[in-house]
Amino acid sequence: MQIRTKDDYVKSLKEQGHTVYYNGERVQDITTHPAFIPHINAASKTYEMALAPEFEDLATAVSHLTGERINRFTHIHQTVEDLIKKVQLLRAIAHETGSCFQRCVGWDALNATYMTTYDIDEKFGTSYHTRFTEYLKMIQSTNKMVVGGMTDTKGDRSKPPHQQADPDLFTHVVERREDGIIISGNKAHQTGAANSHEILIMPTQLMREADKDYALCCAVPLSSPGVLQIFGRQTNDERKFGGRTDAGNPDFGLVGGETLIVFDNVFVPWERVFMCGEHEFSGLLVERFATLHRQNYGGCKGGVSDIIIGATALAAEMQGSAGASHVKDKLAEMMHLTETIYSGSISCSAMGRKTPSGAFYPDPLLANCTKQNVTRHIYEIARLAHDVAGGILATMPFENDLKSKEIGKYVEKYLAGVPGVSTENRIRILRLIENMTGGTALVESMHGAGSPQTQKVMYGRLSKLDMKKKMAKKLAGIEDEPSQV
Ligand SMILES: Cc1cc2nc3c(=O)[nH]c(=O)nc-3n(C[C@H](O)[C@H](O)[C@H](O)COP(=O)(O)OP(=O)(O)OC[C@H]3O[C@@H](n4cnc5c(N)ncnc54)[C@H](O)[C@@H]3O)c2cc1C
Repeated sequence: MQIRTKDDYVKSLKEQGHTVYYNGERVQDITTHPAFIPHINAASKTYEMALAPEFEDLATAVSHLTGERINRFTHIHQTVEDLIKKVQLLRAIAHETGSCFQRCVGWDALNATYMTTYDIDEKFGTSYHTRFTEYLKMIQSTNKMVVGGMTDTKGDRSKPPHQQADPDLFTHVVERREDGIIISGNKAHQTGAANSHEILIMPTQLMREADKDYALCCAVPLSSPGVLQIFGRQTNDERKFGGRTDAGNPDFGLVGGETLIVFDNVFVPWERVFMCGEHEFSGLLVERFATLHRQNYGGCKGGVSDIIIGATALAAEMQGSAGASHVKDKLAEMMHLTETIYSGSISCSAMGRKTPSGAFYPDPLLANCTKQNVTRHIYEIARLAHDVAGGILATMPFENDLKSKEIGKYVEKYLAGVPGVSTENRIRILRLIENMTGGTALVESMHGAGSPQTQKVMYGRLSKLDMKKKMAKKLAGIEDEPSQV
């Protein structure tokens, strides 16, 4: 069955019966549980916008495999224009949700695996690419939501997988059988996983010969026996169970509703295995996934920042500070930072190139630079929003205080801003800012798609330091003297 509408999507989640725990208890139906509804709503936008005529060009594409029109979140980029549309689409959906809509991670995993299975087959004569293409056709025709499963919990970070005290701290092959493999381990911080259908597992880092059981790429239905998920605690999770004001962004929540996924001796048939021991390609798969994912961040975070800017401007208007020149300047700075990250995403897309598989790939140096900027600029945007909004962001009373028969009148009276603006509306805007600039939301900008240091490592590899030294020597009139370093 093809998932087209939000109703189709919700029904598919109800029916699949996967194992998800929230706050120590198994959730029977995530589609009716308040902790999950905002994340389901946000992911639903990726289905709904594909059906909206005004978004058809951005939210859908023509499959290069079947010629059918498909949801763009299942498409393999065929041109530079596709790469640019990806970024534009992410910003457009972020305008609707103000939070993570989760589907880009799986999309990046599909593209990275497509490119890399082609290269593995070229070198080793394997048939991973043919297998993967069949899997991709199934995903494109059913429009299922795929989790991009890269990050393992990793235990002791100073040790490779085979030296860990517990072998399951990284996901690995436990047994090879005639009909498939058995895997165990985990994937951490998995965006949208509770409300997805499939996970595409990739190695978390470059693997060496001794870790070849960890050089694993395969697809697993999340309802498979042995797969369970534990939902992560968020900064405002209890507010999802109350009224609408305290939650800040009640319909769409914040970040992607991440889970820890446990694989306890899970069977994967060979047709769903796309790398199994070819450790020479693990680094390339990680690098490609990371580049494709880092490409996104000026798109989605650009869109989310647009809302933070709008909310900050409204907060200033509601409390009478909007005319102050420093407030105007701070808003202009927030706009500058937002367009800076967006232009990074557009530029790495515009400089994209075709890989041997035929799929297009963004410029890796520029994509890394974009994500590095996001780790800084989103914090600065949040800092400026906090500055303009005031200390009330941290000390506002509960929604129930405003509604209280005894004390509501005091909250109404003392939290009032300029005449003509309701106190409740002022609180709502302030709560939206708090929600979008607080703990969980900020950490995603720092670590999602890789911690800042991983981008710096890529600069060392991609930014041609030798060429820069040569240019400097030439201008300084230094003859070809052997380098001292
Ligand atoms: C909201 C959110 C959503 C996410 N979604 C997904 C997802 O959908 N799919 C997915 O696969 N991943 C996802 N991630 C994971 C993300 O990619 C990781 O958080 C990131 O790669 C960092 O890994 P880590 O969290 O294990 O931190 P760590 O790797 O522990 O990093 C913490 C610090 O330790 C440093 N460090 C780590 N190892 C070493 C070492 N060996 N030597 C020196 N320094 C070291 C790092 O540079 C960093 O400064 C998500 C993360 C977040 C926060």
